[in-house]
Order: sequence, then C-alpha cells, then structure tokens
Amino acid sequence: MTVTGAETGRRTMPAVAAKGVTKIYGHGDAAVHALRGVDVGFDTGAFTAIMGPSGSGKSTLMHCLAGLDTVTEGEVRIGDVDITRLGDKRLTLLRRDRVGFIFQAFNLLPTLTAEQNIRLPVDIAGRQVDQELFDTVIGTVGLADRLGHRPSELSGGQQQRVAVARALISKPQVIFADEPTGNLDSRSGAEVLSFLRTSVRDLHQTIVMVTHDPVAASYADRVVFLRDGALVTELAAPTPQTVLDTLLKLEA
Ligand SMILES: Nc1ncnc2c1ncn2[C@@H]1O[C@H](COP(=O)(O)OP(=O)(O)OP(=O)(O)O)[C@@H](O)[C@H]1O
Repeated sequence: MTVTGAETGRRTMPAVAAKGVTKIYGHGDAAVHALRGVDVGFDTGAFTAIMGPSGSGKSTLMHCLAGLDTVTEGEVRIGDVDITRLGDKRLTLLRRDRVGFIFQAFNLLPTLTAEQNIRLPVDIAGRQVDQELFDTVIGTVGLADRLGHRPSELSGGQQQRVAVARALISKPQVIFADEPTGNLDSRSGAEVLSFLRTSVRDLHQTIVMVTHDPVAASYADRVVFLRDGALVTELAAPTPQTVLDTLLKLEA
C-alpha cells in the first residue's frame, strides 16, 4: 500500500519519505526480508507513530529512514536529499545537521551536566546555540533547576527530558524517537509525550516515533502500521482504543 503526502492531497514536500524501500538481511537461505517495498511520507510539522507486531520491521524502517542502516533497494529522502546516494562522510554530516534522535535508553553522557548534554550536538557541529530556543525548550520540559545535575542525579523521566531537549535544540528537520517511553513509568512517559506534542505544536517540529504502546501512539497525529515488512494501514487522529483495535486486527 502506498501512503504519501502527494497521494493524500497534501502539497508540501514531506520532511522524510521512503520510496520502494526494501531491506534484506543476510543471503540465500538465511535471507530475512525485513522491509518489502515500503512507500511512506512524513509531513513537516507532524507527529507520526510507527506501529506493528514484533518483527514487522519498525526498527529497520526507522534506521533506514534515519540513515543509520543502508537499504537493499529503494530511496529515502530527508527533505530534498536522497540519502541512499550519499557517501559515509556526507551522510554523517547530514545526520548531524538535520536529524535528532531520542532513544529508549536516553544515551546521555554520564560525566556531563544536563546543560552540557543538551548543548553537545550543537557545540560539536561548531554552531551557536540559539539562546531563545534554549530558554523556551528548557522552560517547556521543566529542567531549569536541573541544568547543573549529572544524569545519575536525575530520574529516568528527567533524563529523557534532557534527551528531548538535546534533540530539539539543534532544530533538526526531523526527530526520530525509538520507544522513547519504554523505560519510563506511565506518568513520566506521559510528560515526555506531552513535550513531544508541544514541540510539534509550538516549534513545528517533525517527529517520527516507533512505539509498542497504543497510549503513546495516541499522542501522534497519525499512526502507520507495518506487518511482515509492508505498510498495511494507517490511522489519523488516533485514540488508544482505535490503535489497539487496529493492532489486534493485524495480529489476528
Ligand atoms: N541485523 C539483523 N540481521 C538479521 N535479521 C535482522 C536484523 N535486524 C532485524 N532483523 C530481522 O528483521 C525483521 C524486522 O526486525 P525489526 O527489528 O525491524 O522489527 P520490529 O518491528 O522493530 O520488532 P520489535 O517490535 O520486536 O522490536 C525481523 O524478522 C528481525 O529478526
């Protein structure tokens, strides 16, 4: 099934798009078809969740979209750049300049303070932190009184908020979030998801999130569903119940 911005009548170029993306791991008898010709577009300023049964290809799709893994066939565009045609060096730069990541395991540097962790990607890129954006993001995620703390001095929810702030501060074209609430209790998870939602609404951020959790997916504008490496359906304005019902049908 093809789901693209163009087909649904949206005129703007998607922030990220996959066209005919196939991913095969291994060879011969051991070959695993993790993705089978996926066509999908993710609109700028939209929050999209990717869901599907275990092994359906969610992580593989996200890794291919983010340029963390190569595709076997097909094209991945971030903005107007086909990243499948870039060499390693240019791909690394594009990821650094245009892509933000939020992982289940937070991935903060333990020896740096919250503020240093948040500023690190922009510092490494040799750019100036946009102070107004920094203040807005810190205010939004409620970290103003925790900036001098190291990760070990913060709760899981606070650490993930630092990771969200770190992703937002470089104004990436897209943020990929891989099970961002997987290690959090439901209250901290709800907080982190609210911040992601707010960043889409107020900062026009584009977010693509892989999750197993129907409640987490319900914070998105749209949910796309994978089964056996193919995109099979999608939901707009999802609720936990409609997401759960769709998942149950896919797993039946
Ligand atoms: N490095 C790899 N080598 C071989 N097969 C792989 C590799 N990574 C993933 N696969 C296979 O590709 C398929 C898709 O895996 P993927 O991790 O993308 O699924 P998923 O939907 O994210 O699963 P889960 O919900 O369990 O995390 C699975 O059959 C998996 O075993």
